[in-house]
Amino acid sequence: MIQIDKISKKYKTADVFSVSNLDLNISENEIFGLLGPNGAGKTTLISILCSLVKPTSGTFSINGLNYQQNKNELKQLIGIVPQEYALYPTLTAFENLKYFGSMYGLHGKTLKNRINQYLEILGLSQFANKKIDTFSGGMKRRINLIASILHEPKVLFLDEPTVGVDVQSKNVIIEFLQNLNKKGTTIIYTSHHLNEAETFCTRVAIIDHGKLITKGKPADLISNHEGAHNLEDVFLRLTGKALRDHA
Ligand SMILES: Nc1ncnc2c1ncn2[C@@H]1O[C@H](COP(=O)(O)OP(=O)(O)OP(=O)(O)O)[C@@H](O)[C@H]1O
Repeated sequence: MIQIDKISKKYKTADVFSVSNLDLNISENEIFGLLGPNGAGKTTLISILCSLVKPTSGTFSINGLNYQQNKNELKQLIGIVPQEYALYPTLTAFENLKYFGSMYGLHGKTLKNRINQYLEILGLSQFANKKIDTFSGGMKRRINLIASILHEPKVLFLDEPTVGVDVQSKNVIIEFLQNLNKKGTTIIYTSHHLNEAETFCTRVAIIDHGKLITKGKPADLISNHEGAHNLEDVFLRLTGKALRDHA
């Protein structure tokens, strides 16, 4: 489904590579977790796969479509839930979603029905006509999520979709994503919530300093590391306990 072939990225202003010679294959219908400490290169890798950032070298394809030769087809195939809210604060939830849906060529009844359907599933119907700047963090995250899937993409990329939300919102988001996956959407997501990733993901990759450290099913990674009780134990063992502060 997704074939990543020796992808590297060095930003113009950076001294080191943010992603380095990374190979990865993700199969159709997986829920794949990209894990790693702050600055590991997760957002950079996702941004490359969404064609928002150009790799310095290497190549990738999604569903057999090469990123250089099939830009427009790829755009329709994927959905992106960015880390930052990409919403207009002074527009209502419905107006925001109408705008994002129209960017993917949706309009009229189809668009209206899809917006209402997803607002309902994510528990936001009664807030459809309220302005986004009155919404809590968890509500904004859910609107952000709807905005990215109105065109019903085959592949959905999410950058920390459950950061800063309460447990209730988190559960609704995870359950929603599991249902999307059951209906055939391949999911690639980044997270620092290792407990969440352990149960949510079919496979994970741990990356650090732009390099792939390991990959596999959470249960296999845990059983392959003697004394590890959970994914966090594996993660700390492979990436160390040192803080990753930089300015
Ligand atoms: N636009 C940019 N210009 C220069 N350097 C960048 C840029 N974006 C990211 N970097 C650097 O690339 C490295 C990887 O950053 P990235 O945001 O991909 O990591 P991450 O794993 O997503 O981190 P976090 O968990 O903190 O979101 C970091 O050292 C970061 O400072």
